[in-house]
Amino acid sequence: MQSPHYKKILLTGVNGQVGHALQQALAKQPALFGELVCLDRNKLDLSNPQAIRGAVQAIQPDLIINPAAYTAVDKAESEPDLAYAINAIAPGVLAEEAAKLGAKLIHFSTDYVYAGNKVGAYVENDATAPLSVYGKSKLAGEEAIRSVGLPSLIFRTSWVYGAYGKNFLHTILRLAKEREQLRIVADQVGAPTSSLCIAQAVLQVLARWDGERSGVYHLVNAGHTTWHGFATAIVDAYAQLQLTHHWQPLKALVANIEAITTADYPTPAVRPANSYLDCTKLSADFSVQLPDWREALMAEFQALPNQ
Ligand SMILES: NC(=O)C1=CN([C@@H]2O[C@H](COP(=O)(O)OP(=O)(O)OC[C@H]3O[C@@H](n4cnc5c(N)ncnc54)[C@H](OP(=O)(O)O)[C@@H]3O)[C@@H](O)[C@H]2O)C=CC1
Ligand SMILES: Cc1cn([C@H]2C[C@H](O)[C@@H](COP(=O)(O)OP(=O)(O)O[C@H]3O[C@@H](C)C(=O)[C@@H](O)[C@H]3O)O2)c(=O)[nH]c1=O
Ligand SMILES: [Mg+2]
Repeated sequence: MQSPHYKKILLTGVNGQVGHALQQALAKQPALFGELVCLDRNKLDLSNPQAIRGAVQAIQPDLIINPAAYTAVDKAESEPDLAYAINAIAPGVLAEEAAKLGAKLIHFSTDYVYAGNKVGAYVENDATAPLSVYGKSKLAGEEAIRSVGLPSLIFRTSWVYGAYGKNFLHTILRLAKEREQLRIVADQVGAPTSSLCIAQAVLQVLARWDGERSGVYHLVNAGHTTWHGFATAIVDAYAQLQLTHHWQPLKALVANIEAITTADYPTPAVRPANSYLDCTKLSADFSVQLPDWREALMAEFQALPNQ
């Protein structure tokens, strides 16, 4: 039998969208990825650096995958210390402890590290200029990992959703069941990215990564839209599947999803107007390509529980 690429993987954030999808995907391939140690918030509080050091030293992984994060974008504006502890300090501590063991690190970051005023898609070496506490804390996490200098990959993804977890897909379905009219911003552009697609792509990269290449990679579903376009596609997909699946009908019709501007929908955190990410580097270095976001949305719909 082929020996596994990694003997022991430490995976954080397993109750989150990406952590859950990675746990499921890794568990299906023990011959390739070896032993998997999953930590949730109860087993390891990432706001406690000493606890992180203790856990890594006790587990002795040869790969750490860290999808755990503080992801409440608006709340982060009033909880910057907690957002920084989890998004900036913890990744640095994980990187230091991994480096001591000669282990590698996989980490996740966000499109919200960009200011969003570029015309066209962002590439990895475009200037970062986050507009929110969340975006700033995630950028600080990237920088903390870079300064340790271990073999590491940082995947910047965007607009993550899926059948599992708390996300825009579930928010829109809930609102569309409650109300006839939705109002959704149509002047913020990005790529909705399925957590199942992220997990699949990360596993493909892991099987091909020898640790020589380190750095930032964009990793998002192909194509782009606005939040309004995404909400419309969600309601449209639901309407298509509703009859055959015997799901409860929605109150909101596609025609009743109003396109509004960011100014019409004030929020504590400022979000980028354009954060559509170009994934050419991922495809060139690892031959990994994610499907179009509309195709991915249909696959996540197939995984939805009864509605
Ligand atoms: N969600 C999105 O739209 C996007 C996410 N990303 C990035 O992708 C990665 C994965 O995000 P995603 O899976 O969607 O995030 P989720 O919010 O779904 O999951 C985050 C996980 O982190 C855990 N966590 C939070 N605080 C702590 C803590 N103090 N100690 C231990 N665990 C903690 C949460 O635990 P609990 O379940 O207990 O709350 C949760 O399970 C993150 O790095 C995120 O920044 C990038 C772009 C878009
Ligand atoms: C619910 C709702 C949202 N919106 C807008 C607000 C916002 O601009 C946009 C999306 O709202 P959300 O709060 O779900 O999105 P937000 O929490 O900003 O999502 C972000 O999360 C972090 C973790 C990331 O890293 C980003 O890539 C991105 O996915 O839709 C409406 O216009 N109408 C509505 O009814
Ligand atoms: Mg949110």
